[in-house]
Amino acid sequence: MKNIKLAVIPGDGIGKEVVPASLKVLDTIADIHGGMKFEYEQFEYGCDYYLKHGSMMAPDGMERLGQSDSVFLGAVGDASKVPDHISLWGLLLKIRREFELEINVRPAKVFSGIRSPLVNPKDFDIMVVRENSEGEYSSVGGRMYQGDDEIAIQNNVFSKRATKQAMEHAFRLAGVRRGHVTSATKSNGIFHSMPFWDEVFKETAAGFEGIETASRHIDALAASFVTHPERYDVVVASNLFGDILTDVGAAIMGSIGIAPSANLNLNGRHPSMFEPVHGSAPDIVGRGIANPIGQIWTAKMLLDHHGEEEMGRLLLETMESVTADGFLTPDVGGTNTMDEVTEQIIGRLKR
Ligand SMILES: NC(=O)c1ccc[n+]([C@@H]2O[C@H](COP(=O)([O-])OP(=O)(O)OC[C@H]3O[C@@H](n4cnc5c(N)ncnc54)[C@H](O)[C@@H]3O)[C@@H](O)[C@H]2O)c1
Ligand SMILES: O=C(O)C[C@@H](O)C(=O)O
Ligand SMILES: [K+]
Ligand SMILES: [Mn+2]
Repeated sequence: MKNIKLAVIPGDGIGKEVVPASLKVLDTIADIHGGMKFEYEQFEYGCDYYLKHGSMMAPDGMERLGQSDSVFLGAVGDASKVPDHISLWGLLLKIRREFELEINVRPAKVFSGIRSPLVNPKDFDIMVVRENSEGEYSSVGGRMYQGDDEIAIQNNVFSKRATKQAMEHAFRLAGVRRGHVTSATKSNGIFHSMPFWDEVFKETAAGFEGIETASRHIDALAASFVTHPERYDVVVASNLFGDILTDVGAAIMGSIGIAPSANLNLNGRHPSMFEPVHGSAPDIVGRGIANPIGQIWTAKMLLDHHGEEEMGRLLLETMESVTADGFLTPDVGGTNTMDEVTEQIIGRLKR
């Protein structure tokens, strides 16, 4: 029996709704497989934990999460309780940093039965590789002076190692997809880091024969995701550019509620982490209408990561058959609840 130990962090808001729903789906997958079992350890880390304990996770939190095979996370953040930069840096970004989850892979594709807001979405299928450890998300900087004289300095950090690593990952992915990598740059306006980014991209490309490349400024690229998403195969982007681009990717799919992501550890020293692109959605929390597809598609990426591609494929196909038959939550124009969509997925998996 293959046993996969998952550290489960529902987190805040709708994370506490879509994560339990997804665990039921994972259990169904395990039953169908017959030779695989998921073992869950639940962690109540999040903003409520912060209000009680003064920190987003326990002092031994990282050590305990580190004993799992993968982390399965919902969403972090409730600004009514804890400022967003405190909650994110205390949990989500802390895990990304300390577990060296330096790559964040986020697909965006036409999803059966979910209407894209684009008039003509063609058949786009994009994989964004987001550098996940540095770039614009750096803790280097500070604030000084007060009142009208106050200044804030935020330094971007781009290392050749992490930049190249993200790009190499993108090229490897393109090699098993449609053979094209687009680099998201902004070397017209960002004077130091983006010309550096372009140089590393050229250097990396030289090591991958047969892969076509393009370089686009992030502003034009974001617009082009809306006008011509079918042009892109793999896109590699810095931390912030990748963050924004993947919300655009989610939007053109039809909802941020369906976009998944995999935060990958490449050196084998720590577990990887799987979480949807969306946040805690405080505006719809508690109403039972959160779209579970983002979290369940995230579970598909987790299955792939653990070598269960066949189960992963089955799960994605099943999700798409459910949405194609019109079982949709309100964010994608339907009237179904989260439970109804989840039950459809589980019921069809069992068949
Ligand atoms: N990775 C993460 O954990 C993560 C990601 C983004 C935002 N956040 C945090 O979440 C909080 C809210 O952030 P935000 O409002 O900018 O982004 P959000 O993704 O939570 O919500 C944006 C919009 O999308 C909708 N939405 C999101 N997920 C949905 C789903 N599954 N089904 C249906 N609709 C869904 C919301 O209702 C909202 O209208 C903040 O505290 C923020 O810091 C966390
Ligand atoms: O990385 C972030 O800024 C948090 C969230 O917006 C995300 O996309 O995971
Ligand atoms: K999330
Ligand atoms: Mn984001």
